[in-house]
Amino acid sequence: MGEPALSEEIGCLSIIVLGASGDLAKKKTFPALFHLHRQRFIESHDVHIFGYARSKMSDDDLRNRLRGYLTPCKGCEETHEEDVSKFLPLIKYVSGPYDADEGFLSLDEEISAYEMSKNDKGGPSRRLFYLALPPSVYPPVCKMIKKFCMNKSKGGWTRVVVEKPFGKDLNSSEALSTQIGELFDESQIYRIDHYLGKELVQNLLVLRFANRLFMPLWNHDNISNVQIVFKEDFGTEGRGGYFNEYGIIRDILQNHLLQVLCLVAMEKPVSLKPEHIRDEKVKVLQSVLPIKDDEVVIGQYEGYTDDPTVPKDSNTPTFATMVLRIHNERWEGVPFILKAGKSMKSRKAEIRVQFKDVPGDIFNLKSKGRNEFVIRLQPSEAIYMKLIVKEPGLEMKTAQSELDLSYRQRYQEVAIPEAYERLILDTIRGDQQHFVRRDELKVAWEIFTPLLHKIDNNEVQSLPYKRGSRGPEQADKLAEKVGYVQTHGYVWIPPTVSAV
Ligand SMILES: NC(=O)C1=CN([C@@H]2O[C@H](COP(=O)(O)OP(=O)(O)OC[C@H]3O[C@@H](n4cnc5c(N)ncnc54)[C@H](OP(=O)(O)O)[C@@H]3O)[C@@H](O)[C@H]2O)C=CC1
Ligand SMILES: O=C1O[C@H](COP(=O)(O)O)[C@@H](O)[C@H](O)[C@H]1O
Repeated sequence: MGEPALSEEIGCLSIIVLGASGDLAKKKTFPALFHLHRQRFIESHDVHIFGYARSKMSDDDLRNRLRGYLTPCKGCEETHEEDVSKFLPLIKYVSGPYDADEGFLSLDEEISAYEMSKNDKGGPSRRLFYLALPPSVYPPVCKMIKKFCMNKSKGGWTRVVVEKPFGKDLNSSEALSTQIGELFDESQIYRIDHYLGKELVQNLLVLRFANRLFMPLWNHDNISNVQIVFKEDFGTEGRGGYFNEYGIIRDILQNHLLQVLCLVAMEKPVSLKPEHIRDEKVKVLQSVLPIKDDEVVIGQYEGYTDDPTVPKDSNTPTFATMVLRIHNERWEGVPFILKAGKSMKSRKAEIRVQFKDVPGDIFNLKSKGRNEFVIRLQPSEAIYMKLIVKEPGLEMKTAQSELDLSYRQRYQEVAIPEAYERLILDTIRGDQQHFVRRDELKVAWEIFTPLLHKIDNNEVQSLPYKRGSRGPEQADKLAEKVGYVQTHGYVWIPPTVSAV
């Protein structure tokens, strides 16, 4: 049975991290829980955290393993040791297999014992299962949760958080969704995409729909092209086995960059209700045309196959640029250039909206570059607008400059929350706005599956590129071919942070 949206935050809360011995759990899930606890979004008197995995460990072994990953946030250095010492005792570890009754029976016993200690009068209990596990074990784990570990109290709930990748293509994803969907109602399933928890991704709705300024401009009359870019300046070190099975399109484009595209391109939702927002995302995805073969460039950095877990003849892309075209009234003719790469020259993620040239140009602006609206998701969050101004002085000369909202400067006192922190809090509050709905996931796979199958069958070849480069040069040529105009000679002078 499902549950009403935005259910009440009452009753003792058990957070169960399955795959507690793994990388994601120690780097992201437990640190996010730590920060939520430190800020008292979850409190010692009504929360308990259970780690579950196959590895044999004591409670203290797990706590000691996590300790080094619990880092202080800006301004919390002084109380950090105390914060850690209050958080770690909340964690208990249970060891067991993912596909057999005994482990989940003892997990349920532990959770129930904790609930009894809190709820002797039979109050509601909340159980949040976070699957920090490879998707291959989602079906058996979900079956075990359903069989042994569901909330047994009146008025409480059971929710399940699942990580990407949700499948490898349309069929496998649908099969996975069906298996999980037979066990849990959609309102109990939280498909996490951590890009939806990033501060500036969450800002997109506000920027677009709370500013009159953008409304008349946000369409094909004014916008020439949109780039959504993800780059990392390191390779797949240590994750070659996983990565080689998936590649950059499944790892980054099909989920993170496509979710960003939805928020950039969708129409205004009827309201901020999660279902209204997700309805609009589905609509814009349904308007994406099939990807053309000549609008894709894939690459693989040199040395990728030196990893012993990667086959020497691997065609798996570590880089991809492709053009998505949205066939609707707003976006007809505007290329959305999605680009992602590992082992690149720099690390950044940004959205770059490039405007068309000024009609009837009296300033010879072509040489100066176009207006661009840039939302830099990371690092150093910023929103800036590149525009042409008169260069100060006696001459009537034009120059590129910018309206600059750098978060580091504008919000000096604010610690920007980690994406996982925000999203886990949403799961506790029952807010599915920033989670991927099943129909959304299905269309996302429909867009990429034909191309992915061609790459898997070696019908599209990955081009080699040097580590620490911009990726294959064909990618820049593709962006240029579809209309992106690079600005040359623009130098940004960072504002100095001065006391008023
Ligand atoms: N608030 C702030 O922090 C602000 C910062 N700045 C900074 O000023 C600098 C310049 O800003 P900006 O112009 O926006 O950004 P960039 O200098 O990063 O580059 C502008 C664009 O040019 C592309 N590009 C770079 N080299 C090539 C190439 N060889 N061929 C084709 N395309 C290329 C980039 O694409 P790709 O992403 O693919 O490399 C990007 O889309 C940046 O360092 C920026 O961070 C500017 C304003 C405000
Ligand atoms: O999901 C993933 O994201 C990370 C990048 O996340 P970010 O928040 O640091 O930008 C990426 O390294 C990884 O390959 C991918 O699986």
